[in-house]
This record gives sequence, structure tokens and C-alpha cells, in this order.
Amino acid sequence: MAFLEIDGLYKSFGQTDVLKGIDLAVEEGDFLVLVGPSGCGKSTLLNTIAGLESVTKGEIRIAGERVNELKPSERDIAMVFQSYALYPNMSVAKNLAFGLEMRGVPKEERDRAIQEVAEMLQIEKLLNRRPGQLSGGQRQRVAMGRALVRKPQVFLFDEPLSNLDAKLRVDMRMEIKRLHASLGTTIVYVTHDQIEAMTLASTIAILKDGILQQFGSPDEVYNNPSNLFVADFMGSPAMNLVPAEVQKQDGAIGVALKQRSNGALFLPVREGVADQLGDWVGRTITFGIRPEAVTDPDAADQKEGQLVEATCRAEMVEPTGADTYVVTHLGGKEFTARLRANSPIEEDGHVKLAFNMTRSVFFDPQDGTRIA
Ligand SMILES: Nc1ncnc2c1ncn2[C@@H]1O[C@H](COP(=O)(O)OP(=O)(O)OP(=O)(O)O)[C@@H](O)[C@H]1O
Repeated sequence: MAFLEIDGLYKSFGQTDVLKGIDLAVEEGDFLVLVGPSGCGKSTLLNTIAGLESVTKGEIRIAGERVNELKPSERDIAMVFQSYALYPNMSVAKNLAFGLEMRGVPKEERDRAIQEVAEMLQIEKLLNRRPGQLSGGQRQRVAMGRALVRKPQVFLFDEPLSNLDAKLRVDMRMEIKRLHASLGTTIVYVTHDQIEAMTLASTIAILKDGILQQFGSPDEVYNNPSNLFVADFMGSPAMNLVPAEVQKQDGAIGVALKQRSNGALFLPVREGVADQLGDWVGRTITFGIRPEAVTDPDAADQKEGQLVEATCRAEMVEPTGADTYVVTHLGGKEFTARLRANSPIEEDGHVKLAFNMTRSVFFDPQDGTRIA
């Protein structure tokens, strides 16, 4: 029995079906991130777990107990909202204490809990201020503190970092990760930011139009996407996903990617994939490979793979400091390779690339299902 279980969950608002049969289960101490584009139903799912929205059909269980009929206050959860939802007229200390006071926790115990949490979040010096006298990052800490003092069974976070600037987001992200590591409490966290999802999650649930697309570890969803949507959604810069014709050349099955100038680049597929692509010879599929799997032929992380080398035209070169992104044109689309910072690019703009076919994926272009 998992700690948090969601079985066949449906949620409709009037005629609008928002969640369409969600099944998932996480263990105690897991960090589950719900990710997906705007409007896919992430917040609605979180709100049903919190008890802020009723369930149309299906069941939610926490620690084996059905919670569908329980009020939010009876579920032993604490939620942190994007808007922080602090009481503007109360000091930080009072904001932290309020929930405990409502539950009748004695003053001494309250003070101890507040002190502990304030230290943990480094907000001891702010306890007498009001929310209006705090920066965005400090408000966010207080909002987290208010959830932490309650020591709930589950924390729910709804896009807690989206009002912060880029640098602060990264800092707070690390802080949340550290807190989770030290507290070990189960977390369900909503974001539309796939980098946040990758860095925080022990398990990721990717939603689209109220349907779960994939449920797995960050490594699984990144390296083994179950469909075209997940492949495209996860990763920045995005996976290269281009049309390619499956061909048989000299007995080898491979994909042919149209080049801008001269014909097509033929990439034989990795071992074990040829069988799955057999039925597709002569037809077009969607070929996917991440930019970091198209790189310098002698790059260290390429050693393990089945490499196919080719010379391509660098149409755009983007040095980022740590790496250099080279954009070429394959399959009629822009195609990005990630090279070392100092990789040689020939004077006529050509560059030698190694395609690590061990890391390639193949999709049905009609319905986006994974072929291999
Ligand atoms: N109370 C409501 N009544 C009617 N429709 C609603 C209600 N709440 C949400 N919806 C609709 O449900 C869909 C999912 O909304 P939800 O807020 O869960 O999406 P989300 O994935 O969290 O999006 P975002 O990232 O933009 O916050 C949207 O189309 C939204 O308009």
C-alpha cells in the first residue's frame, strides 16, 4: 500500500471535464511533482488532494485512509500557495502561530515550534515584521514556515516560486530540496516549469488535458519518454524531434533525415530497434534525440553509445560559456547539437557531429505514441 494513492480520479466543473481518470501512487517521503502546460489540471488535482475541491469520481487515500469526505482541516496536510496567502495585518510570528492557535496548541509549544521553523528558514530576524515589510523571497519563506510549523503528513505546494525572480527561484528551489531531505515529509508540488520538476522530484507526473501522460522518476521521463508530448515538454533546450523516413540501406535499418542542400543523412538505428522499425520502412516517423546526444565525436559521455558521425552545416553558433550550441537543419527543421565550449568549427561553417543513437527515440507522427 502506497502512502498517497489516487484511483480513477475524475473532476468536472459543470460540463467541463478537467481530470479524466488519474491513477497514481507515491510512497511516504516521496517528492511528487505535477507538471504540465497551463490549464492541464495540475492545480485542480492538488486542490482535490487538499480537499479544496470535491471529487466527481474516484478515490484519494492518505496513509490508507479514504479522505474524499474529509474537510481540508481533517486531512493532516499543509498547503503553500503561489500567492503566499499571508495575513497582512499580523506579524510574521503571528502568521506562523495562527494555524497552531486555531488548533488549540498551547503557547509554549507554539513558541518552540515557531522558533525551530524560523531558524530552519533563517527568518528569526523577521518575526516582528508584517508581510508588507518583506521581500518576495522572505514572504515565500514565511509561507513555507506556516506550513512547516504544523508538521503535517503531506505538504502541498502550488507553484510556490513563480512570483520570484530567476536567481531567487534557483536559491529557493535548493532550499526546498534541502528541507525535504532533512524532514523527509511527503510533498506534492505543482509547477509548469520542467526544470523545477527535474531538479526537485523523486517522481514526476506529467499531465496534459487532464490525462496523465507519464509517471516516473526524472531519469525515466527524460531519457525514456512514453510519448511525443513528454519528449517535447521535458528538457531545455528541447529534444530534437524531426520527420525522418525509415529506410533499409546495405541491409541496415535506419532513418534518413533530409538535409538542406544535398539529399539526406542516413543514421542506422541502434541494436534492438531495427525490429520495431521493420514495419515502418518507406514511411515517415518522428525521430527524437536530445541536443547533448549530438555532440563532439570524442566527448567523454559519448564513449558508451553507438555513434554515427556526420558533417553538418552550422547555421547558428550559440556559445553559452560552458557549452556551445550549434543549430543546423535536418528533416526540414532546426536541429540543435551541444558541443564543448571550444569545439572546432571549420571556416566554411561545417562541423563534425556524432549522433549517439543509443539515446535516440522514435514516435508515430500521427498519434505521438512511442515506437521504439
Ligand atoms: N472552479 C472552476 N470552474 C470551472 N472551470 C475551472 C475551475 N477551476 C479550474 N477550471 C478549469 O480547469 C482547467 C484546469 O485548471 P487548473 O487550474 O487545474 O490548471 P493548471 O494546470 O493548474 O493551470 P495553470 O498552470 O495555468 O495554473 C482549466 O481549463 C480551468 O479553466
